[in-house]
Amino acid sequence: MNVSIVGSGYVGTTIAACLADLGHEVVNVEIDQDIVDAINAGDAPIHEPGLEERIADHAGTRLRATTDYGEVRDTDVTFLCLPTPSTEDGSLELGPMRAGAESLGGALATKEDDHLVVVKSTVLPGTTEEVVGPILEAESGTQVGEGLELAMNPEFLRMGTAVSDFLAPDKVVLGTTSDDAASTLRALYDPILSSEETDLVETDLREAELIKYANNAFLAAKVSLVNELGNVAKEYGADAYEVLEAVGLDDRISARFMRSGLGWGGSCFPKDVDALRAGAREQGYEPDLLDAAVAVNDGQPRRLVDLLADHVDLEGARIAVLGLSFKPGTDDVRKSRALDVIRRLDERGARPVAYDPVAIDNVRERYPDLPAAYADSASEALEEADGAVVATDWPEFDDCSFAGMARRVVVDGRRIDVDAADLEVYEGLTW
Ligand SMILES: NC(=O)C1=CN([C@@H]2O[C@H](COP(=O)(O)OP(=O)(O)OC[C@H]3O[C@@H](n4cnc5c(N)ncnc54)[C@H](O)[C@@H]3O)[C@@H](O)[C@H]2O)C=CC1
Ligand SMILES: O=C(O)[C@H]1O[C@H](OP(=O)(O)OP(=O)(O)OC[C@H]2O[C@@H](n3ccc(=O)[nH]c3=O)[C@H](O)[C@@H]2O)[C@H](O)[C@@H](O)[C@@H]1O
Repeated sequence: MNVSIVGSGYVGTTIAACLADLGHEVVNVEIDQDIVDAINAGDAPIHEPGLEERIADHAGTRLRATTDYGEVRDTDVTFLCLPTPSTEDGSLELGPMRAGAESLGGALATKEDDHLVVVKSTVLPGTTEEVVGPILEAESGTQVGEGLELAMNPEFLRMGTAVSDFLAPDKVVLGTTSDDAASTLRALYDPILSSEETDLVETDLREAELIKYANNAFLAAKVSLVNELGNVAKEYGADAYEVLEAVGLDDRISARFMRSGLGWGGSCFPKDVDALRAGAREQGYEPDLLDAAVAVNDGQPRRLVDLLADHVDLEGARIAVLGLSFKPGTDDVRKSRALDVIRRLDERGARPVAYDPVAIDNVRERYPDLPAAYADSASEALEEADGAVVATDWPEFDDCSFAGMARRVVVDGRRIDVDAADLEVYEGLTW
């Protein structure tokens, strides 16, 4: 099938390379010339395991990129993989979606054959039908159902495992309003759907849109519940990891997403939970449980710093912060809990010295005013430190030597595998 993908960030680039791998002809339409050049040169514009090889294999044959929206006319289906960030108050910002839909609609105005537009971005219920559809109709001069079809197909991939998550998902959700759109998407995904491990969910647009938010809200709230239980466990002097490992044996609950600690960050959970809360309020519903999930999450960095302050006088103290990315395996630092820990340490007079194997450049670029110094290695950050906190569970921290610290006090927000025998103090946030 001939496929165009508008927006070539984490999602757009990953699915373009994977769909090319499945045998489709794919073109990425992207406004950033550097990304276009990278893909056409066979290079991955983002770091994801398995992506580089796939782009190198298919660039110039089944995969190419362009800034020219006109190229969508040579394709049968277009996926919109545009950003859906939050506004200041947490609600959904649809500017990039509107702009992309306008350009796409304009390009489709001179296409003679039918076209299917699929919203892949995470958008609140009603957006595909009430925002994207009318813009496409106005710009293309074609009505939905009369040569223009609309679908919504949310994406559940995770950063760091994006390629394998896309190619072997638990489920594919197809929100459609016509049999034609549904059968086109089933054919496109056929190699993925033929796996017994992957369920197919066929539904309407609104349900597809909400399934994505419900999925992320459930996972974020699960981690917040795990963190609250972890905080209670700590107060009782119990080990939350032992407790929750047992709880996870109940298959109604599941053992996954049971790691308590510093909480959730990243470009997705915070923005999607905020958009759903804002959307619910707009509909007249108070999302108390989601509010509480955010409050628990926001409290964890403070608890970590309080715990450290029980053992170290923070005023003037050099504190090593191990990890800056929002989770291991990525250089993404958006809404990383580590940033909050650093700001709180600074507010309490400490001197944070941070180390991360891949994310320091990103922090410097995005948060130039973050009150931290940076080290080139964990041992450099730990040298002469009066205390250390673990903010990201990078595997290399398991082998850290704390010998060079002025005081060997470590507070762990992620339960890494530390040899605590040589430490003066080792405290887990929830154990
Ligand atoms: N990053 C992730 O792990 C996941 C993200 N999502 C959702 O997918 C959507 C896209 O997310 P990401 O790929 O992470 O965003 P991103 O920010 O990495 O990529 C978006 C791309 O769109 C391009 N762009 C912006 N306006 C454009 C326009 N008018 N025309 C063409 N290109 C344009 C940008 O230059 C950028 O390269 C969001 O709704 C997000 O919530 C869903 C599942 C996973
Ligand atoms: O909508 C999205 O963009 C994506 O958001 C998340 O993926 P991602 O943000 O890449 O990362 P996760 O692995 O889900 O981790 C999110 C945060 O939760 C934290 N977490 C996760 C699991 C856990 O047990 N404990 C915990 O604190 C992680 O440290 C991290 O900060 C979802 O897992 C994906 O399914 C979804 O597609």
